Amino acid sequence: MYVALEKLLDGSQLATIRSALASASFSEGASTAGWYGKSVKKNLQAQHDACSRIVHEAALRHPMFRAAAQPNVILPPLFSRYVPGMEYGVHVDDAIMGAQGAVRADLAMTVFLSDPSTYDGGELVVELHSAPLKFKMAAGDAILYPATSLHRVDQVTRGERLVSVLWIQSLVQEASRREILFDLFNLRRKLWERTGQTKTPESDLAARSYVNLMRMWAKP
Ligand SMILES: O=C(O)CCC(=O)C(=O)O
Ligand SMILES: [Fe+2]
Repeated sequence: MYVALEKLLDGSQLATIRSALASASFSEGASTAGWYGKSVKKNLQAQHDACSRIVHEAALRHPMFRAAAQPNVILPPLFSRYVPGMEYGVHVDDAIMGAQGAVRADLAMTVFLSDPSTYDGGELVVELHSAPLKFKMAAGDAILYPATSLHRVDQVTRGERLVSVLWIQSLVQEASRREILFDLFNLRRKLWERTGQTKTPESDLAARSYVNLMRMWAKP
């Protein structure tokens, strides 16, 4: 499931992050990659606690993020910069991450921080068996995607691509189950939008199915 999250960050959060990162120290992304990623990772990466907190809190406040990811653990968001010539070749993200190596990466998220008109190239490309999926979104928007996929970042040929990347361990490990829960969440929302009532016999039944499937499938 690929879920686009519009306006995860607002204009003032973007401005704060961009100005803080302008003076942050970035190092070679390859230095944090394992042997597998090293050969294809050609970008710059930074950790920045204050900016990380802004992204983390914004994600948790976004109802679609919560419903689609069912987050259990969110790893501290990192920041990547790509200038002309930089790219990240095809790879799959590690299964287990985190300082203590105790977090299972079920989902990955890219939060776009640069206005797409300011750089060329730099699409996040997910390799599918059919046609590849390409994402280059407005600044502040994010794409949530399965960490299980083979994906890459196309070479940047002009300007600067700044993104925040983060990984999530979900309460619901299995993607197909997360998708059913996400559908039920959206069904409940649409029922509510249609009727303007939070409680109807239909919404009670939808709520019961959602909550009881969570009870069955969630592993806190
Ligand atoms: O920059 C992106 O959109 C994704 C980068 C990526 O695949 C990674 O950091 O593992
Ligand atoms: Fe990746």
